[in-house]
This record gives sequence, structure tokens and C-alpha cells, in this order.
Amino acid sequence: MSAVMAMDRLDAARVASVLARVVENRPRVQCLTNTVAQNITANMLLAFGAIPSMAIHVDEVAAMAEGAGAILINIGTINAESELAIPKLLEVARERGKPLVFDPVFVELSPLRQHIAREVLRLPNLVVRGNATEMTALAFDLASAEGVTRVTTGKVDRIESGAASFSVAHGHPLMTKVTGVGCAAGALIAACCAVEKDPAIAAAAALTAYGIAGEIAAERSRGPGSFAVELVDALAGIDEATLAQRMAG
Ligand SMILES: Nc1ncnc2c1ncn2[C@@H]1O[C@H](COP(=O)(O)OP(=O)(O)OP(=O)(O)O)[C@@H](O)[C@H]1O
Ligand SMILES: Cc1ncsc1CCO
Ligand SMILES: [Mg+2]
Repeated sequence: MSAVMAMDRLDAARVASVLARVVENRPRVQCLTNTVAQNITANMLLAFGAIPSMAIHVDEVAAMAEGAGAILINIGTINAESELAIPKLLEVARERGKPLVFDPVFVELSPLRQHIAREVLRLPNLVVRGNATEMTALAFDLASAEGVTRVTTGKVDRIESGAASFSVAHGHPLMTKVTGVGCAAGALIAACCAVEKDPAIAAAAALTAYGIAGEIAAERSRGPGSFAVELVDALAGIDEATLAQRMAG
């Protein structure tokens, strides 16, 4: 099956180039994420060659974000304090022009999440990564968000920005049986955004590598538990030859 296609086509060398820049530059990704996904997100970033920082205190997130290569905001377990940290992160992103990936977890389920999402979407040049339900719930707001890159994950990932669109058909259904796999995808996209100025290329590269890691992990695992472990190992082992072989398939 063709793996990455659409207006622009990413080949294995292009994906490998983004991954190599992550390994070389070791960008730190400041993650304000949910309590369920913190651990898998941090481990996935390390396997990818990036550095996780998971600071959440309202009085330090700005300082933590200032030296980071990119910022992730995920509202999966938003609470009264982490809600206050979000504007601090948005301010750093705006003032420093730092890449920011937003994951609107369960935005379709609560008015609070919708309110927060609308505030975050005021930031220009965001990358928004969600599943189809979340992205559909935000479709109206996304349509007017300035410079946004929309990343809808699922069996086929779709990446759309003003300049480019890609679809990535890698992955495995076991990726939906381990909590936080989608949340960690947002962090990997952020790591790529730290080293690749085109956010659509960054997202396509991250999701191609992650999907191929998912395919390899599925071959090596016995169910969701061992799959989670194998996914970290497979991501750590991705190289250009593996990408070329799987992308040609
Ligand atoms: N049916 C599928 N087949 C192959 N890959 C899939 C499938 N569904 C999701 N994926 C992959 O799993 C990863 C996570 O995407 P998904 O859309 O499941 O996130 P999510 O629903 O936000 O997950 P969570 O919130 O539990 O972290 C993506 O890299 C995506 O490509
Ligand atoms: C299960 C769950 N609940 C809130 S966040 C989260 C992780 C997957 O998004
Ligand atoms: Mg999710």
C-alpha cells in the first residue's frame, strides 16, 4: 500500500532527515499533558532521541518552555491548576515563535474543553493533533484558525496546512489498545517541529516513523501489554533502511 502521498510526497530520505535532526539536536519538548499519558509520552520522546520535560506548575511552566524546542498542550486530564498554566505556555509560544502542538482530548465531551480549545486556537501557526471525533468537533473553529496545521490521526493519518497535505497509511490497530499512544504522537510531532520549520512535513515525518514502529511492534508482540513495550523499542530502532523498506511496501 502506498504510505505517504498527496500533493507532496515524503520519501524515506526526507523522513530520515527529520529524524536525524531530532537525534542530532536532541530538542526538549515541554509537555503539559494528561496524567494518564505522561509516562508513555516521556518514554516515546526518549526513544525518538528527544528530551521530555513534563513540568506542570503554573509558576514554572513559562521558564521551562522558554528553553524548550517545542511545546505540547494536551487537555486530557485538565484541572483547575493546569488550566491556568495554558496561557503561560501560549505566551511563550507567541513571544518566542516556538512551535506548539495542541491535543484537544475529548473536546467533544465538555464545554470546559471547548472553551479552552477556542482560547488555544487563537494562537497563530498552531499544530492541532486529534482523532477524527475531536477534529470534527473542532472543525468550525479550525476553519478560522490562522496558519493552523490540522493533524487527524486514525487508520490513515491526514495532515493539512495551507501549503501542503499528506496522508500517512502506516500503523496498526493495536495502537488504539494502549492508552496514550495518540497523546505521545502529539509529542513526537512537537519534537519534529523543533527541527523542521514546515509543520506539515514535521507531522508527516513523525507519524510515518511512529506508524512504521507500530507495524514492527505488532509483529513482535503478544497483545496490548507487550505491544506498548515493543512500540518503544521499535521507535528507538527506526532507521532509513527500515523506512525505505516499509514505505516501498
Ligand atoms: N486502525 C488503525 N490502524 C493503524 N493505525 C492506527 C489506527 N488507529 C490509530 N492508529 C495510529 O495510532 C496513533 C494514535 O492515533 P489515535 O487516532 O488512535 O489517537 P487517539 O484516539 O488520540 O489516542 P489516545 O487519546 O488514546 O492517546 C496514530 O499514529 C495513528 O496513525
Ligand atoms: C483515558 C484518558 N482519559 C483522559 S486522558 C486519557 C488518555 C488518552 O487520551
Ligand atoms: Mg487522544
